[in-house]
Amino acid sequence: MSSNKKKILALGEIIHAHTYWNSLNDIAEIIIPKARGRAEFIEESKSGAFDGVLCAYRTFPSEAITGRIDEELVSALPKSLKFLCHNGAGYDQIDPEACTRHDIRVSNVPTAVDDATADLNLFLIIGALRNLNQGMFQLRQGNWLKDVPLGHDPEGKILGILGLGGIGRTLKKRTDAFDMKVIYHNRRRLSPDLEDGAEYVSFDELLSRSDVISLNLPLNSATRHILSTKEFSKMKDGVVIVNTARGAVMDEDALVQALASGKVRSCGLDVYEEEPKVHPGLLSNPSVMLIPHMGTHCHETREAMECWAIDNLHSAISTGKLKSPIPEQAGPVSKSKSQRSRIKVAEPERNE
Ligand SMILES: O=CC(=O)O
Repeated sequence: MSSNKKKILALGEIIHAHTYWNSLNDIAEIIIPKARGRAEFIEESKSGAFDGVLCAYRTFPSEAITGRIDEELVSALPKSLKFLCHNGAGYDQIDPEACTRHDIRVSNVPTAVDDATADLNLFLIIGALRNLNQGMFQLRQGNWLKDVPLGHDPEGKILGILGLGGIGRTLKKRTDAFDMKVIYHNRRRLSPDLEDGAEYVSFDELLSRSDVISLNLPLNSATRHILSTKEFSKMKDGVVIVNTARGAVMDEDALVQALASGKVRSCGLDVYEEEPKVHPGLLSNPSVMLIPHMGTHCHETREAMECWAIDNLHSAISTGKLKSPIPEQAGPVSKSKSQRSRIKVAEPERNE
């Protein structure tokens, strides 16, 4: 007997929010692909195995099966697919323009990631300023404080936040407790209530005035390598850089050189250009605090993220609209290729 239930393609697992996920069974049939790699996935889709799916849920690790959600992949998916609900704030594994061309609406998970990521961001700022990596490393080698230089206090330092979105603003609240002076740059200035006392500056001014630069902007074609050799040369000598956004917003080779020259004194990184590979020049540098992409690596946050993505599935099925469409598709969406020129700094994550 044929069912009237909608179909959801599950690209990746639910790990925490099982009860909420199971609530989808009342309204939808869940299809789980058998493929273990991209070629198999495309073949499976072309065989008709996913025909009729209205929505897809996806996780970061599902990239190991599907690869990037790009024109080739989207073209192989059934035309019935109208909604792609990504579980994560950053959606650089998805080509929004390809999805728009194929009339697929994409959602991400803003807000739910803000606290956990800002907490880790703050830890990296303090760790990089205070040379905690050297101290911890030497202690485990049995060398109490050997070659551990004195650090610097955060109090009174200028923190430049590149991308004052949800995570950036949450970070600002935390650093206010450390009496840091916050300046920021976004493509457009925020309203005073969102600025919350942060000073809006140009991109170049942020580079030249900051003692600590925090990268909190999404990765896209406009922000890839937004910090490279030229930008490092405009910074203060001994600047500290922290990145919890995406590795590729910074040119890692240029960063390694800037660390070697002392232009960058230390840095705190949660993200890398070619995860899980880490640049050898970073691995070998004791001034660098390295974390393996743990911004949202917490039970509560991961569950909240899954629930948010499931909210998007529910909303798509019951109302035909997503709760948190990605900014590129938030307004009326034109299917023609975007003509937007390359801009200095893209919009940070939304913070609705
Ligand atoms: O990196 C984590 C996310 O984008 O949610």
